[in-house]
Amino acid sequence: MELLDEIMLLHKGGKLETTLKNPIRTKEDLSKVYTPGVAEVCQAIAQDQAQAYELTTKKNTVAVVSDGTAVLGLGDIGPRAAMPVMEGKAALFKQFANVDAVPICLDTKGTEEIIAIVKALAPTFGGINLEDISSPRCFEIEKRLRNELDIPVFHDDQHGTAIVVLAGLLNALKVCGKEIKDVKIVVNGIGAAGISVSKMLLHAGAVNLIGVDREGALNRQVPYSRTHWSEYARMTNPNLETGQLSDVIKGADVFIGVSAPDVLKLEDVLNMAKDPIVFAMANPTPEIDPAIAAPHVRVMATGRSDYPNQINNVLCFPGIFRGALDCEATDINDEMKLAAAKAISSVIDPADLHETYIIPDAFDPRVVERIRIAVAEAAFTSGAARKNLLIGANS
Ligand SMILES: NC(=O)C1=CN([C@@H]2O[C@H](COP(=O)(O)OP(=O)(O)OC[C@H]3O[C@@H](n4cnc5c(N)ncnc54)[C@H](O)[C@@H]3O)[C@@H](O)[C@H]2O)C=CC1
Ligand SMILES: CC(=O)C(=O)O
Ligand SMILES: [Mg+2]
Repeated sequence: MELLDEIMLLHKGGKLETTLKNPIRTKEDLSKVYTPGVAEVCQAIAQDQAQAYELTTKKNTVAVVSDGTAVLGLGDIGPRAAMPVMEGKAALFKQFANVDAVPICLDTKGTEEIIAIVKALAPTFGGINLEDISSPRCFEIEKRLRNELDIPVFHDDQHGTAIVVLAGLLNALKVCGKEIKDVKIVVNGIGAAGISVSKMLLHAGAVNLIGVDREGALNRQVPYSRTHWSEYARMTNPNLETGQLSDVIKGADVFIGVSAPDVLKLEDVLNMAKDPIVFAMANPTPEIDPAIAAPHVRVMATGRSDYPNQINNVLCFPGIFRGALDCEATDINDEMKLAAAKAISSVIDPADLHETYIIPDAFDPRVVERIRIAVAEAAFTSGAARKNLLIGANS
């Protein structure tokens, strides 16, 4: 009860406020920051739109946009109830990467309406972080906004999660002496996070990867009404395995859960291959209680802050936007995502790799800095940067 009281108190009045870079103390100050002085600045931007990056908060500000439909693992709890998570994301942007972020919760689930609203908001921001928008609408919303806007649009639950999973898995496999091309991977929960995680692991060399959702293993021989599942089934499950999680988990080297609480049983873990790796990432309650699973697995990770090996997109989104904003990127593309994953795993010296240290801590200052540099470089070489961060020149 005491902890609950403390948490409620921390949220009283929200977690954010606006502060000023320069104090406004006198009439003279007022005439500079506001009318008439500000008019000169407006005119400069009206004549050269690129000046918005120099003369407004655009350069350092990201919108965190949600419709409240897939909030953590809590489901469709609506825009008001989603706000504490979005304020939290904004707080983490500031804390870890000095990015200013504005939480925006929309009272609509309409794909077209969300696209139109975000497009209308875009001039204010240097980037858009989409958060906790349920699948499959999140795919269309992100795709359209990426195509139609000239600033980065990044669905954190898809790509932030995938980047951190890849970083953690590469290190966990090293600990176990296994290679990604040889292992059997089961991904449970084929929604926003599960699809993006799977695509990234396939891209990194995974072959025997099987996706499982409520109805069991996804298999290309089954016709799905959800087109994103048909596409997914074509890319995965090369041996056409069938059945529920408890069937396909047999002999698996890796379990990745981005689904729901307590769906992985101890018996399932005991049926996995030697030296199993379990990433139980559903929030706030993982797919299996780490206290139950940890004694029986080689590497145990969750999405939570209160256990070792936190596989959570907080390791990615502050740094990837820091890099993208610093080079005034037009997009966050695949090259930048892969660079971010490699940057995160590189923070851990191979000599320090250990079962309970496969992923750096969110508070490790090297994380954001390494991602920033790697992402800005990848943006420049792939043509997504307006500025070359390393020499400060226009591209
Ligand atoms: N640790 C991390 O960094 C992250 C964790 N997550 C967690 O992953 C979960 C899913 O998030 P999203 O992909 O954004 O949601 P989503 O709503 O897009 O997808 C969830 C998927 O899980 C499936 N599912 C639900 N119950 C299931 C069960 N018992 N067995 C198999 N599949 C089941 C749903 O049918 C759906 O396809 C949430 O718990 C979320 O907190 C998501 C993003 C990041
Ligand atoms: C961590 C996160 O973004 C989620 O659970 O939705
Ligand atoms: Mg999320």
